[in-house]
Amino acid sequence: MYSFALAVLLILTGILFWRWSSPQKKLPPGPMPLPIIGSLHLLGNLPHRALHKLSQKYGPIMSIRLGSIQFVIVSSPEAAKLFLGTHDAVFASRPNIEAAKYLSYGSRGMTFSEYGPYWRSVRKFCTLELLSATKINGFAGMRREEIRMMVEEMRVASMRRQVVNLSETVGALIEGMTCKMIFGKKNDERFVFKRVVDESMEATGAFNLADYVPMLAPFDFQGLTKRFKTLNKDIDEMFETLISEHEERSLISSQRHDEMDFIDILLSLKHQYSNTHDELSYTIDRPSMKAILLDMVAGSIDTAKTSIDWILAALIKHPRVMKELKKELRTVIRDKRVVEETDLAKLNYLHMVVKETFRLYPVAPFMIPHESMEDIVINGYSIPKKTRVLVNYWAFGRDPKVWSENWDEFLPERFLDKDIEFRGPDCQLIQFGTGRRGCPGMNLGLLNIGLVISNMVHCFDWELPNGTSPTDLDMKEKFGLTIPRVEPLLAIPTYHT
Ligand code: HEM
Repeated sequence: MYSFALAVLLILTGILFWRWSSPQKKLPPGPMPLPIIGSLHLLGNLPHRALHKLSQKYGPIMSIRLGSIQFVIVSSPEAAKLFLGTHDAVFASRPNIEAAKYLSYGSRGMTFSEYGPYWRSVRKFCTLELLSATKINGFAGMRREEIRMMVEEMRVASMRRQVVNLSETVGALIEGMTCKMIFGKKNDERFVFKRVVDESMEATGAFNLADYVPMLAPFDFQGLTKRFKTLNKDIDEMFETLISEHEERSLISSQRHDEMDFIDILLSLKHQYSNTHDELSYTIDRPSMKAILLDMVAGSIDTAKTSIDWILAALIKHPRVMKELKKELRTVIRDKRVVEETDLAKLNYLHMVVKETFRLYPVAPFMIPHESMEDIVINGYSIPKKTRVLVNYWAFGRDPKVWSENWDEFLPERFLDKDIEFRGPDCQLIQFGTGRRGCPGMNLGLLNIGLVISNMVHCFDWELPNGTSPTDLDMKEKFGLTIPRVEPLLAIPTYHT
């Protein structure tokens, strides 16, 4: 008995001595945390702004403890280059967050799964089979038809001098195009698709205490776990019905590859991969399939509709830029009624408008959190394994060292003759992330955005209701997974005859 107690005492003394004598690890600078809550009290309602302000005091690589979790906040392109470029392999994992546990079938989608063979095979599968250029081009006819119907709806509104809720119209258009691509149909009145998707995005973006103080998770003080479980049930029922219908249909008739929606592809490849690729066989079981479908829905809708809303608002607020874009469209499109996908590559000014909007009004303020997989020293700072990394992309566009003193002006011409691309090596414009976890849907996202904006601008003039001056258009944002404008965008269209 005595010898056991002595052994325990010796071990404890050894641990204490080792901890005391080991050199202090130097974390990046940051605010002093309070007990239990860490620095949560500093975040406020708009954490991207609060963290930007703190980074101006502590630097672009800042350490902050939120609850009991150690974070590093990356706030400049130069710092991002280190984390998402040079040391990307170390930071390519994701933390295990509560929302993913419940909504993403235990992190079985691509977005929230930890770095490793499973994530690699899901990612490879999605980029090759769902999001390849050939597959995306296969839906061009569907997109043309959806755009044509939207233009017709706006033309009728124009004849009636009707005020259009552009945020809603664009939201419905993007939802429609996404549902057709993924499920093969839209407006299925059996499902409350919009409610379920909106609520899932909102619940995932909500501040969840359990993610910061994990020991509080079982108490579910905010009722979020209960909400996640209900939402998961609704989503699961909806996906089950859709998948079963696709399975039944595939038994009756075989489909041409170019007519397949994402569920068809997942089903057809499920068998193919199970038979031929051992590594992939486990990736496309039923729960993984549903998690991948949810990734595609969540990745496509909110991002595109929020981007388009900001771009249209920025154009209406800056009539000079709107005029320049119209001029380009007239020159390139001439007397064609509708802008086609094949025209987009010729619209240089449009590309600069999109870039400038993403710089000043990012759709997503942060990348999805990354997590380090091992201890690492960066710029002399020790960053322990399992540190969460938040890249505050919102701060990048506000760095005068990168964009000069006029960073707060909306000026698409700043990209003229500059080699600044999305995912460029200097990380100035990483609205889609970069490196291993960069967005696999970037080309599809940019295509949808370009198509909607070019047609909205080419076919109509837009005027704010009640004589509101463009300069008075409110550009305040609200915080979530994406940061949409607070107010919906209302405007009156005038059709170009
Ligand atoms: C305007 C449109 C879009 C924007 C701004 C956007 C932005 C982003 C960002 C910032 C990330 C995180 C990068 C990181 O953590 O380093 C991301 C990841 C992701 N996006 Fe997108 N995205 C868009 C469109 C899409 C589309 C259309 C899809 C799919 C159909 C998609 C699917 C995904 C997925 C699955 C991931 C997770 C990748 C991984 O963890 O490996 N996104 N996106």
